[in-house]
Amino acid sequence: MHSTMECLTEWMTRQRWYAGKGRVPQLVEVHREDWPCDEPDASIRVLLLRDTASTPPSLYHVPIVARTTIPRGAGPAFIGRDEHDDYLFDGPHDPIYVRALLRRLGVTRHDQAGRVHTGEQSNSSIIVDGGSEAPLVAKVFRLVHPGDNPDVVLQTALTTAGNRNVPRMLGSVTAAWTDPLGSESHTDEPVRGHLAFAQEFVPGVRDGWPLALEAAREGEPFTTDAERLGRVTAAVHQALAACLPSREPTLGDIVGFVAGWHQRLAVAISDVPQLRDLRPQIEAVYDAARDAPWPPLQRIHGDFHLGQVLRRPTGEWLIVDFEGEPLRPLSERSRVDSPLRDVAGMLRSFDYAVGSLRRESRAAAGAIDTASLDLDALALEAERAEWARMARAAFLDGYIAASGLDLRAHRALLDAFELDKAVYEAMYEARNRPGWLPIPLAAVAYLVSSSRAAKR
Ligand SMILES: Nc1ncnc2c1ncn2[C@@H]1O[C@H](COP(=O)(O)OP(=O)(O)O)[C@@H](O)[C@H]1O
Ligand SMILES: O=P(O)(O)O[C@H]1O[C@H](CO)[C@@H](O[C@H]2O[C@H](CO)[C@@H](O)[C@H](O)[C@H]2O)[C@H](O)[C@H]1O
Repeated sequence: MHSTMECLTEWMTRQRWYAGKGRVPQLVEVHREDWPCDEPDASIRVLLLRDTASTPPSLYHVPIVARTTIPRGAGPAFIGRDEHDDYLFDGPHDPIYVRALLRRLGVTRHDQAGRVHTGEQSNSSIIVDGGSEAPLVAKVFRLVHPGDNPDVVLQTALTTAGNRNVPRMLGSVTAAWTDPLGSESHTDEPVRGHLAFAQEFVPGVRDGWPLALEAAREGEPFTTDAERLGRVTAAVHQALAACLPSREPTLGDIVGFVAGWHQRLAVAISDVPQLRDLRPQIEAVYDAARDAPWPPLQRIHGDFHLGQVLRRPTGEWLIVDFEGEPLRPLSERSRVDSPLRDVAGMLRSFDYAVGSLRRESRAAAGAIDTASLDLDALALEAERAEWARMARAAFLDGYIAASGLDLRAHRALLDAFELDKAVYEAMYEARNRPGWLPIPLAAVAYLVSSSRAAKR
C-alpha cells in the first residue's frame, strides 16, 4: 500500500504521454477537483500535478477513479492501491469517468461506453461509438497550460466557419487553478486552461503516416494523395486566415522568427552535439531568410506531419491535432505564424517516411552505413528517395494550385523553415527515439549542402 502520489509516480513513468522519459517524476499536487460520480462506492478525482523533475516543470492532467473494489476487466487501467485502501484507476479507461466527462462536455447520448485509442499518442483519446448515435472522440489533454489550447481554438473556429476538412467540434472542458511556481503563469491569480474536448469521430479513416509508409514500401507513387493533401492544407490555411487574425509580417516579426531559429538551434546543440559542426552553415540559411519575401502571418496547424492527417475512404483528407509542437511554449503556439511552417513540416514528413524505411531495411541487413550495402539495397534506397521527391513536389503543386501562393518563389524561406523543423526533430528524437536521430540529421546535412544551396 502506498500514498496516491507514490502510486502515480510509479505509474506515470510507464505512460506514453509522460514526457520526462528516463526520469522519475517529482510530483506536486497543484489542483484537485472532485467530480460528481454516479456510483456510491467510487469517486472521481481530477488532478493537476506539477512534475518538477523536468526543466521547465510540466503540468500533467491526471483524472483518476478511486474504487473500494476492483471491477471485472479493469486490469489495464489499474494504477495502484492508496493509503485509504482505495483502488486507483486511470480515468479515461474507467466508464464512471467517461460518463462524467461527457456530462461536463455537454454531450447527451444514451450509449456512453468508451474505449481508449491504442495508437502512439501524446494525449489520451476516448472513442465513444456504440449504438446508433453519431460517434465521437473525447481528447483528454495530458500536458496542460494556462490559456486556451490551440487544438480547441482552431478546430472550434473552423467548425463554426462550416469547414469540412476538420472533424466537427462538440465541446470542451476547462479548469481554473492557482500555480504561482508554474513556469508559464508566475502569478497568485487563478489561471484557466483546457483539460479536454470532444469532436465528431470519423469512422473508417486511415492515418496518413502508415498509408505513406505502405506506398513507399511497395514502390507505389503517393503523388495523387500528396497533391490532394497540398490542396486541403491550402484550403484550411485560407479558412483560418479568414476567421482568425492574419496580417503582413513587420520587420520586427521577421527579426523575431530568425532569432527564434537561432535560439532553438543553440538549445538543440546541447542535446545533439552532432549539430555543432554544421552550425555556421545552418545559421547562414537562417540569415538569408531574413532578406527574403515573407507571405502574411496567420494561425496555423503548428506541428503538421503525416500522423496528423486522416484519409477518408473517399480519398478526402481531414486534418487533426492543432496543438502545435509539444516542445514549444503555449504562448508561442497561440500566436500568428507563417503558413510555410506547416508546408515545411509536411515536406519533412515525406522524407521521414523513406528515412524510417531506410532505418528498417538497414537494421534487417545489419548494415550501418551506405558502404556496407549491396547494389540491390542501394538501388532500393535511391528509388525510395525518388518516391519522397515526387511526393514533396506533388504536395507543393497542390498547395500552390489551391492557394495561388507561389511557394517556389519562397524557396529560401521554405528551406529555412524546413531546416528549423529538422533541427526541432533532431532534438525531439534525441529525447524520445534516439534510434531515429539519423533521419533529421541527414536532412539538416542535405539542407545546408552546396547542391541544395544551388537550387535556392
Ligand atoms: N475525429 C477523429 N476521427 C477519427 N480518428 C481520429 C479523430 N481524431 C483523432 N483520431 C485518431 O487518433 C489519433 C491521435 O489523435 P491526435 O489528435 O493526433 O492525438 P495526440 O495529440 O495525442 O497525438 C489520430 O492519428 C487518429 O488516428
Ligand atoms: O504527434 P505529436 O504532436 O506528438 O508530434 C511529435 O511526435 C511526432 C512523432 O510521433 C514527431 O514527428 C516526427 O516523426 C513522424 C513519424 O513518426 C514524422 O511523420 C514527422 O514528420 C516527424 O516530425 C513530431 O515532430 C513531434 O512534434
